[in-house]
Amino acid sequence: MTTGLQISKVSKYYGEGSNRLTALDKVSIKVEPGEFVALVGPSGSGKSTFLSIAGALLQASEGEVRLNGQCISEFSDKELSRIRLQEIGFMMQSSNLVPYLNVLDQLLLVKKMSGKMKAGDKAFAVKLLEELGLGAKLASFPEELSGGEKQRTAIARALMNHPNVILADEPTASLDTKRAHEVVNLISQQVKTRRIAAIMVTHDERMLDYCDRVYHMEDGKLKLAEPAK
Ligand SMILES: Nc1ncnc2c1ncn2[C@@H]1O[C@H](COP(=O)(O)OP(=O)(O)OP(=O)(O)O)[C@@H](O)[C@H]1O
Repeated sequence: MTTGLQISKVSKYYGEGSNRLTALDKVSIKVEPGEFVALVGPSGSGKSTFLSIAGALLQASEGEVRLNGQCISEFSDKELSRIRLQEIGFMMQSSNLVPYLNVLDQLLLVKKMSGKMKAGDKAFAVKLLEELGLGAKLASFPEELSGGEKQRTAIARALMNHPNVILADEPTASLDTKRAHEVVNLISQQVKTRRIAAIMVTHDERMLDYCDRVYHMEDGKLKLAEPAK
């Protein structure tokens, strides 16, 4: 069985006829469990469209997306929402925490949304938060956290459902250099220990050292970037 994330010849068109815009042009990529891949490219090159398709938020116009062996390209909306909840961890530019929930409850909410809570869920959430250096912040609310702590809470939340895939859209955008390194280092460690396939969109060149491969997106085409000499 194919595991991780496999995208084959995916194209995405917006609009129709003479207004048709090719946002993605036959994009192929394979990310194995435990691999951390970076995606860079200019504004408007198709990065967000790509992440949305990889994350089952948007359907491709052509091509195939396989996630942990399942071909999700032809799934119904209901099946796609199950895949999003059970298989994928999202991390966004801002941490998108719920303002009125404390740190621990941010993680438990994920479980509540995907069905019912099971024995052990709370202990797992506490363990994750402790691993990410937030053991003393379980009862804190987002407004009481620093930018780095908010992003680390978002990482823990993305790991709560044991995802097979992590998709991170500029997770360091709101952080200073030191915090940015901490956060990406943590994502990288988690990807390796938990054997998750991860893709991170970033504008930040300094974060590329943490990644196994760097891809460049331009005009909807994806290319493997040359390794730095
Ligand atoms: N819903 C949409 N309808 C029509 N065109 C769209 C839509 N979403 C994106 N586009 C167009 O598709 C192209 C790719 O956009 P996309 O947002 O994927 O780029 P990006 O690389 O993520 O850009 P940025 O770095 O600025 O976020 C752009 O030309 C954009 O204008």
